[in-house]
Amino acid sequence: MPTDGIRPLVAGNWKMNGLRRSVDTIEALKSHAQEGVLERIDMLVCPPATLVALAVKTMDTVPIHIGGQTCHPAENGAHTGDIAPEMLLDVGASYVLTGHSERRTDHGETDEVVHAQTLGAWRAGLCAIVCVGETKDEREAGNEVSVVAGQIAGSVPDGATAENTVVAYEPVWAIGTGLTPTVDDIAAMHDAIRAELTNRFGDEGAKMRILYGGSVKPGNAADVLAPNNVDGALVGGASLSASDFMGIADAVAGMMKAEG
Ligand SMILES: O=C[C@H](O)COP(=O)(O)O
Repeated sequence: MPTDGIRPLVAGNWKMNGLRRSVDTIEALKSHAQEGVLERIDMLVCPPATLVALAVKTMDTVPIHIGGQTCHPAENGAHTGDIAPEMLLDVGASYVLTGHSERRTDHGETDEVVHAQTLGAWRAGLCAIVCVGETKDEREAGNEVSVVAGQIAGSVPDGATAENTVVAYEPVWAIGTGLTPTVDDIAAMHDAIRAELTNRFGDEGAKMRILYGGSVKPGNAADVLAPNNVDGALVGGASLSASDFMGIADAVAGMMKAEG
């Protein structure tokens, strides 16, 4: 349930999926979104880097945001294969994910790297969605809250505001598995993250959006997003289908409607 006064965000991360024809999905999102959902929530699609410019062009008449999935900390330079935050901004992106667990695992991105990427995103004028989350072993050992608190301390730089930063809690073991934490576990983690953010960033931390990610589907969205301090979702697999992604967005918008 989105925190009072916070505008929810439903974000889709396409990961390494999508060819130019995937613009059909964006066209479908566009037409559904025009029916009113954007009056209550923000929406974001993070396609692969090859499609960011095309996605921005396709969304040009509808304010669904487009973002990148990662960025290099630097503005330019000899970093073959990398993408600077300024390059994402240049083609019309407004957000970028930093510290997704797949980047942490596949590319060895540490909290220190994620911290630098997040500063780079801010320098370019992008909002960073900083991803954190524990592994199965860490949860089974009962260390999930301290692991996530440590990731936030190491990955989110001083100067974070509700405008330039979103935190996404994604338990690694829930990503792409169909498994989700219990509603009580989600509530406990999001409360703990809110406390960390408020303690460190004051009012800005109290207003910062905290997303849940990990096997969110239209059928479970209302349940997993129900706890306090869940201000939206970061959706992987289900964001590849326009109807599934809109089902999740509709569920979040419906919560706002129900709240009045
Ligand atoms: O960035 C998105 C997350 O990794 C969640 O992925 P999923 O919805 O496929 O579990």
